[in-house]
Amino acid sequence: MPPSAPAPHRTSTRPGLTVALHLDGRRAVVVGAGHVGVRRALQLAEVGADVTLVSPEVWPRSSIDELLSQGITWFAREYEPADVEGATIVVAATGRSDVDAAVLRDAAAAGAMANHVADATAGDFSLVATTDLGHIQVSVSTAGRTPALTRWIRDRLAAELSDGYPALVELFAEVREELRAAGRPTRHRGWEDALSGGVLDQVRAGDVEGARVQLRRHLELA
Ligand SMILES: C[C@@]1(CC(=O)O)c2cc3[nH]c(cc4nc(cc5[nH]c(cc(n2)[C@H]1CCC(=O)O)[C@@](C)(CC(=O)O)[C@@H]5CCC(=O)O)C(CC(=O)O)=C4CCC(=O)O)c(CCC(=O)O)c3CC(=O)O
Ligand SMILES: NC(=O)C1=CN([C@@H]2O[C@H](COP(=O)(O)OP(=O)(O)OC[C@H]3O[C@@H](n4cnc5c(N)ncnc54)[C@H](O)[C@@H]3O)[C@@H](O)[C@H]2O)C=CC1
Repeated sequence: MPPSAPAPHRTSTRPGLTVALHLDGRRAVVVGAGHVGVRRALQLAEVGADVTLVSPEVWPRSSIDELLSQGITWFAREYEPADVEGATIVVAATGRSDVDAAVLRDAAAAGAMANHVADATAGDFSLVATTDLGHIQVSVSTAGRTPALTRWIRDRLAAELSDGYPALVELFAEVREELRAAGRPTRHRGWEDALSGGVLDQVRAGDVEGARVQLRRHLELA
């Protein structure tokens, strides 16, 4: 292959391992600031990463204020290989295959994990659709095959789970602490028995105390 046509970084069609990355204070570099690059920069800033955006233009222009207010640094110029130095996470979002391939190659050389927003089979990770319902985080992926369906499935699951499950997480977590404080193992069939026995319906009906009584009984705490 001639040097002017950089080789693709890698090709993987495996679904990949879904994780929750803790990026507080980590350097993240997003290259390209169209609506996808802007979204990635904001997603990374939201989880506490130290985000630098490299792009001659930002689109839409109206997002500049939000980017700056989130502490994101914008370099209004074209990408240079040194931009990825010291990065933990790199995002290639220029829509220009030659530039995106160079960004991925440089990220690999710098030991950073890279995301290619236009190709789920390139780079080290892809984004999943997520929703945060209190302490329940739901992540959906179709491994890049149909983002529109990914988003729709996420919205349906979120609507279903928003009814009762956040309160159930709080209740179960509290009772789990009670088991621990009593020096008891937390592995117990009572969790499933309580769920089959209707604790979700009780919480949905507003009877959290009734659900607590039932759960504690199934776990032999009462
Ligand atoms: C590989 C990946 C990128 C990555 O890994 O970074 C990727 C790639 C591409 N997306 C495209 C299009 C669309 N993407 C969305 C939306 C989202 N896309 C997201 C993830 C991913 N998209 C990764 C795989 C995820 C998976 O497994 O499905 C979500 C879930 C998360 C996020 O990006 O934040 C976010 C929902 C955000 C939310 O609601 O929370 C919509 C719908 C909409 O915007 O309403 C459309 C139009 C409808 C359609 O195409 O289905 C195109 C074609 C572009 C073109 O042709 O111009 C490509 C490239 C290609 O396929 O070639
Ligand atoms: N992941 C997803 O959800 C989606 C991904 N896509 C894909 O994402 C890519 C980007 O889409 P958009 O944001 O709509 O593109 P866009 O064309 O609006 O934005 C690209 C940005 O990259 C910048 N850029 C161009 N050359 C550059 C260089 N050498 N150095 C630094 N920055 C440079 C441009 O100034 C522009 O701001 C496309 O390949 C598209 O197929 C599109 C829609 C959704």
